[in-house]
Amino acid sequence: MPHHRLRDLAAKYGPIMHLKLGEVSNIVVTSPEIAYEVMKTHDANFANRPECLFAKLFAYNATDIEFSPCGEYWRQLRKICTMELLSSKRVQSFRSIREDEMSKMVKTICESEGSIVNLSEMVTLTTYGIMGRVAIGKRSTNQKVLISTIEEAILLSGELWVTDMFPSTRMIQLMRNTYALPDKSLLFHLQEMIAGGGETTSSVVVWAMAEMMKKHEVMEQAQAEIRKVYASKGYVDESELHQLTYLKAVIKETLRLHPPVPLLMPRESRESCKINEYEIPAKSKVMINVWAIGRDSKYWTDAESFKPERFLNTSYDFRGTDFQFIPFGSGRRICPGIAFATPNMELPLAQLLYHFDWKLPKEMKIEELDMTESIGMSIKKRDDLCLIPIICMS
Ligand code: HEM
Repeated sequence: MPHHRLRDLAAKYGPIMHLKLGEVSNIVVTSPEIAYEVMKTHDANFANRPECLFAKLFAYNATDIEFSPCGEYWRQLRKICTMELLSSKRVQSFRSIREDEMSKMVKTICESEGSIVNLSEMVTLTTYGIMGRVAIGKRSTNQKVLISTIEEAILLSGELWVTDMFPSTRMIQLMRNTYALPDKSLLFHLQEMIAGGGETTSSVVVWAMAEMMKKHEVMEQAQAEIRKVYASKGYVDESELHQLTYLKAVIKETLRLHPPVPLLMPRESRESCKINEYEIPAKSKVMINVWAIGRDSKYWTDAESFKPERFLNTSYDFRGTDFQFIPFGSGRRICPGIAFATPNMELPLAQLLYHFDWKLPKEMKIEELDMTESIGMSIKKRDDLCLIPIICMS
């Protein structure tokens, strides 16, 4: 887990470190103050993404929005994304798709009442169902194959690629050229939207449920709020989500402890600059350990505990201005999918908590509920969350 080891190193060497991996200088940031310097004060300078072989192979020669360098081409893509594909109006237009997929999920869970349900699989299939219908107009007919392919790619994205650490090696240059792919970037944009949106949001839903299983009083409070808000309607839809203040705090707390992209996506400096009295050379790769910042007791009371109420009377938000809490990044490369992600996290949680009470499988104790993370550029709970649903009659 690079973000765990980097936190240990930061505890010894400080919140800004220089780590040389092969030929490449990496700057590792582990404090909100220095994250602010990188993504606010020097935002333009650090808006590039470093070249990497993964992006060449999986992102059609880095022609996608996530990996493309910060130039005119990226600006165009970003504009299409923020003004067209992921705008609030567009996200709103997908409401019936989300509600439809979620009620199918609730129906399937109802059919398994009293027996063990693989909630991780259920939530992931539903989220990908939404992403598929939004991106290509229908659910993939081979949903499970699609998901396992994306999961394999995400696993690879978290690996240290020797080729990226020794970019000058001739053999590697040759390999890169061999792999230069034709422009299929449109295909990749769709794939990117399905993978980026599917993995991250379903990961948050599963972590939130796992944390609430460990802290039942939190689950009960969230259920009480949802059941009260939807009492007169008798079912959950998106129209009242804005009233679910406590559920929103649960989601924020989950993003603080389990940010799906723990080191953000790497940035690269265009020119040399000074940060915290240190000279940062041009073309340094920068990693920002938001996972460690979110668990730092210097900024959070009782930092390792799951306490959604810490977000109730604060104005802390994840839109990139509070640097203690930046699970979506910040600055010009901030995630453009926040508006899209929000109902995709709120609606399934509201559904799962409104319709069901949840129990651990009989022989399992709370302490045995494993919270180990998977490996990759984006991370999720490694072991599937398997629980028993009990239909709530009230
Ligand atoms: C909980 C959900 C999500 C989280 C935590 C998340 C997190 C992130 C992070 C940390 C970055 C890099 C930001 C930076 O470098 O400062 C990013 C970039 C991006 N995300 Fe998300 N994301 C989520 C959901 C989504 C969704 C639903 C979509 C689209 C449907 C999406 C599309 C993108 C794109 C296109 C980029 C690249 C932006 C660029 O490089 O200009 N994300 N995301």
